[in-house]
Amino acid sequence: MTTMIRYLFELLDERGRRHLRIMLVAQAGQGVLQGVGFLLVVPLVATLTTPPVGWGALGLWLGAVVAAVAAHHVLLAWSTSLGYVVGTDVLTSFHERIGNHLATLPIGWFGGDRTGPIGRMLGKGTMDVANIPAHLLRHVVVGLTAPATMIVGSFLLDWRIGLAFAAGAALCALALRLLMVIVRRNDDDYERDIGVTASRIVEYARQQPTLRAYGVLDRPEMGTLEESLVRQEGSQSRLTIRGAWGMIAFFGTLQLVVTAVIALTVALTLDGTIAVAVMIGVLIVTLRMLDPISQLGELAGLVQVNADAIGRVRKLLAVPPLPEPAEPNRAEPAGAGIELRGVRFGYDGGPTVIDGVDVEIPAGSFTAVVGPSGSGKSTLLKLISRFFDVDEGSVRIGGHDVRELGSAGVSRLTAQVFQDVYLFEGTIADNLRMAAPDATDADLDRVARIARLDEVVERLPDGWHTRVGEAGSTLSGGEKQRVSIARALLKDAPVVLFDEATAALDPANEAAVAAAVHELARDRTVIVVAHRLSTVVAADRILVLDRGRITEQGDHEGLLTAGGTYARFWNERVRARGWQLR
Ligand SMILES: Nc1ncnc2c1ncn2[C@@H]1O[C@H](COP(=O)(O)OP(=O)(O)OP(=O)(O)O)[C@@H](O)[C@H]1O
Repeated sequence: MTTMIRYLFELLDERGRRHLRIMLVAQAGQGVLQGVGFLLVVPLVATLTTPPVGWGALGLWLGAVVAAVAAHHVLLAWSTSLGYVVGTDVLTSFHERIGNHLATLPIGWFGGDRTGPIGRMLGKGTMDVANIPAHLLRHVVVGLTAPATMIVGSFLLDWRIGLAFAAGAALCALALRLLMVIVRRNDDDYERDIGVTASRIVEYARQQPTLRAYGVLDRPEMGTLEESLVRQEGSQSRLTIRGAWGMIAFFGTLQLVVTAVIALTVALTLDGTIAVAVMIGVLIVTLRMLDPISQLGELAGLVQVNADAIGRVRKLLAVPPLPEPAEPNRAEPAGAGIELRGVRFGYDGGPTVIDGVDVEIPAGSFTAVVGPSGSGKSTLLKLISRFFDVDEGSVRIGGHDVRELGSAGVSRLTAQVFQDVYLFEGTIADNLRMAAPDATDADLDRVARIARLDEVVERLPDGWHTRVGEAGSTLSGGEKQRVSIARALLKDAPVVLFDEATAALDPANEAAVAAAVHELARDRTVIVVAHRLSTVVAADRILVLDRGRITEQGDHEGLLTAGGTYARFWNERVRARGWQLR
């Protein structure tokens, strides 16, 4: 409980922290007043049941009870409205902090099954956290402070009853702790499974064509969605059943404690140790104390689930960002030459994918990278783009290490056209203007002509204003690539990194790509992961990559004459193309 409050303080901004502090004080005051109000019932009952009734004293106690109840309600109203304010602070602050943090993480972190859990954290997760100050904290703070006040007060009535209350409270606290541990353990599993299911649902929707093509829609053993749904169902029922056992243990303990306190009070009254009036008061206090404690027990599971949500947000915020230089603008790149020195890299500390690459790519040159599938060609481009930091060695652009340039500096210097073209929901024009927000319509038309996007735009009924759908779903692969090329042209960066699509394009798209590469190569440093023979031949220099190492480099003629891997690769491709044409 205290950990949850500490996390809230940690994650809120100064304004939110101030609101939270005031709210906690108001709630604690509310709990104390509730406890005092119940305790005041004891002298009130004693005055009423001890003849002759002292009307002055009765009025005094009655006035004190009414004052305590009224003050309690004022604090209740105040702390409830503050709860909503802090809840809103949490939502704003968390969305901003999570969004800002996500923008600093290495691109590689977003792979795997992360999309589902992130989506859930930003949606339900932050709502759960906002729910803590808005609805739950009040019950928790009052559920602790009201009984605590009554326990302290009961020592004033009789020390034996005070001790019985204190021992009972300790037992109830243990049972509550047990309940929360059970919920936390099972909630972790449930959240993990529900996050994976969310990712699988997105995948299921996106991969409909593949699933249908292979006829596996009705074969649950092939669908990982089915598997994750079953796993989620299992963890959900474990959470519910084990949580229910925890509740039974808690409420059982509470009933036992109450019975023991009542039995003790009656016994003490029967042997004349305490007055009947005190006994009546204690019984009233005991029964009243049940209310806040029961509420605490009922909400404990929910409190734990929401506290787990804060834990997950904290864990996300603790993922180390890609280090950025303190003064990113100090590194002034001299030209657009690229240099890789002793570069080694493996994804997530896994097997080495780039294994000691040393290469210098002069500014304004056109370099083609070729090599077998999985040899690390795309990874090389991603390291130059600083999507990941190298494990060893350095990548330099214009004489500066990309880590000195910082992500923003590298982004200014480079434009990428990668295989997995991502277009945002919006119009074609919006997608291009991402690269240059101030581009005029004439600029758009110019790059569209070069990338042969103009033919696509003319064909579409809404032209530039055609919406491309989520992830560009309404455009064909070739069309998306043309948008991506036009976007790179519009950015007008001195370095262009181009990963040609492995999939065969139709002749129109093939010609568009060739023309665009030719245009991009003018006055720029261009590195192309080349799959087309025409691109390879056009390059000033070819790098042959094999298992993460550059095994050969030179121009087309030189490499053919050398008769190594490249010559073999070339002959095979030419033979394959000849065969295809025939
Ligand atoms: N995000 C990733 N996480 C883990 N491993 C990865 C990741 N991306 C690529 N790899 C692995 O790194 C190796 C090199 O992949 P890369 O995509 O760079 O090869 P490539 O030469 O471009 O292949 P292709 O020509 O088939 O596109 C492969 O073994 C691949 O499985």
